[in-house]
Amino acid sequence: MSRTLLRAAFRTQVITHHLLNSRYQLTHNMAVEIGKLKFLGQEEAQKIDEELFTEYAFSIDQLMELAGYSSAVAIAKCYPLENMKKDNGALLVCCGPGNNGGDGLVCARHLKLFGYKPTVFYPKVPNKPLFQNLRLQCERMDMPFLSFFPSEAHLITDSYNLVVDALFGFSFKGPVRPEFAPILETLKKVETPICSIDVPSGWDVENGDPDGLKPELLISLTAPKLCAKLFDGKFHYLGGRFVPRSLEQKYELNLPPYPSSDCVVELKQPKTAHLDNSGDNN
Ligand SMILES: NC(=O)C1=CN([C@@H]2O[C@H](COP(=O)(O)OP(=O)(O)OC[C@H]3O[C@@H](n4cnc5c(N)ncnc54)[C@H](OP(=O)(O)O)[C@@H]3O)[C@@H](O)[C@H]2O)[C@@H](O)CC1
Ligand SMILES: [K+]
Repeated sequence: MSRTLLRAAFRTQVITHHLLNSRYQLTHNMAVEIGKLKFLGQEEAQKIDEELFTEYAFSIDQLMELAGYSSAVAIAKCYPLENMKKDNGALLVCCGPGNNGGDGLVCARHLKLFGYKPTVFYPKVPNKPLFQNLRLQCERMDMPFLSFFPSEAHLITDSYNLVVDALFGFSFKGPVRPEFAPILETLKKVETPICSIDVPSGWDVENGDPDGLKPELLISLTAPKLCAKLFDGKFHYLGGRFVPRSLEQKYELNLPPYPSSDCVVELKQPKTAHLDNSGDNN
């Protein structure tokens, strides 16, 4: 090919790439009404998760790191270290046996780097390198691990400024099994604020649980799950800023724009008194 033809081909490529990128920026700079944000059913959340790993070739470690990091950032925004009275920022991070628990371990690691003092409760460690490594990272960063969960809620209330709930996420199917039931029962009585990652643990992912945990902060990842319509705590954040535009469009997620380079955005969705399972928030 002659030099002129090569130059022309290169310019065409550059122009096409600029067009692709500007379409991307336009979408993200447009103000999307929070009221249009899609709330996901359990199956849809699992399908999107699966597609991120297959079609979009992400690894679980990558997305978990971003999910856990966003959770830590949202917590730090809502509960600044300097306002914490107990033991200079003592927190309890409760981690479950699935990926939600992995998010919790990543979140604990970042909170430690932000200057908080997380203690981890991780009663059921899966036999997979991902989780073993995440646990080891926390241990090597001098994070204490609770060997048992106290049944007296006041012990937790007195010792920690916050509890991070990373027990169950969008794959939870109730009722909670006996090994985790006493933990959730105790957490319901704890008076320090609870921050739930993705789903308040023990809630039905679509229908919630009126008698369940009452978190003060919910950090929805990728997009809120249907049960988040029933969340009436103080703060609701969206995190997991890793969704490619084509996936967002395919599932009509209508994600709100994230501010500048932030990894989380606060959601101020209108409160709805009832649940319709259509995914519309109107
Ligand atoms: N795309 C995204 O947004 C990303 C999402 N990410 C995160 O992944 C989370 C989803 O993770 P997940 O699919 O691993 O399941 P999760 O909800 O942690 O729990 C499953 C575990 O709980 C157990 N279990 C279930 N029911 C139970 C019961 N009744 N009583 C007791 N146990 C029960 C179940 O046990 P099993 O039934 O398998 O024996 C299994 O061990 C999602 O919410 C988000 O936080 C990020 O990491 C990456 C990007
Ligand atoms: K959770």
